[in-house]
Amino acid sequence: MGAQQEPENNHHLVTSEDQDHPANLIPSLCAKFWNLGWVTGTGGGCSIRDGDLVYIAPSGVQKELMKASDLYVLSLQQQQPDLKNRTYVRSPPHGKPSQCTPLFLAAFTRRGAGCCIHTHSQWAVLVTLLLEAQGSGSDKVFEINNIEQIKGFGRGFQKSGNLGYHDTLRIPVIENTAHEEDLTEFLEEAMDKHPDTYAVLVRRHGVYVWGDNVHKAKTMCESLDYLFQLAVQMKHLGIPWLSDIPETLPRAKADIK
Ligand SMILES: CSC[C@@H](O)[C@@H](O)C(=O)COP(=O)(O)O
Ligand SMILES: [Zn+2]
Repeated sequence: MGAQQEPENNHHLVTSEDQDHPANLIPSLCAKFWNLGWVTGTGGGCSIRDGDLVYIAPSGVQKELMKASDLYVLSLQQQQPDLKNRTYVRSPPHGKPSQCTPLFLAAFTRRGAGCCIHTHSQWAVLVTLLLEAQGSGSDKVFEINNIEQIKGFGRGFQKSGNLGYHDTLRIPVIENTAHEEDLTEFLEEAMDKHPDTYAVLVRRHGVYVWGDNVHKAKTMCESLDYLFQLAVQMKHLGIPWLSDIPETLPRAKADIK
């Protein structure tokens, strides 16, 4: 899908002294993600939506070395309704926008997300491999409960609050495709089937995680990676991901009248 450039290249959209400006945040977040093994060897990435504008990294570049001036900017309003043949209000002189663009756009348009992160974390890939080895339908959803870090997740789309300790976190898994863009219809299908999910695993590939804003997308992505790593070690030790722990926790003082 070629990037059709607007006649006027709005460089000012990626020029700011503010470290929290999306054009500065994407490179700084990707540099952090590279240290976590999330965006190794040009794989993975991150996109931010600020109102109508979506900031996108270039394709096939070392994501940890990106600069604000390398970024593409797209206006959601200016796209065709099907979001194909995308036009950009700002493009760098060379290259192409990330192949993950239609997947990021799915999170922005279907979930109103403000940020979407794609990682190639080995923990995410290993979880999909373990589910695949388990087979018989269970390989389509990763499920885990009774782990404190689950509380790092929102309850779901347009719902307030977070999951509780005893809730089960469910992350759907889709099959990988030869080209990243071809994942889009399967990601959208998974979003429809699991309306409350904030993430979708891609078999033998990685994970997409989104949130209302950068803070939420980042903390959920970190929580997930923690849980994926834990899940791999639990499997290694023969401990199941789902457990039936009764509510035996001591009640908070405020609850005791
Ligand atoms: C190591 S190549 C990985 C790509 O094919 C893809 O999976 C990816 O995550 C990044 O695509 P990109 O177009 O560079 O943003
Ligand atoms: Zn990828």
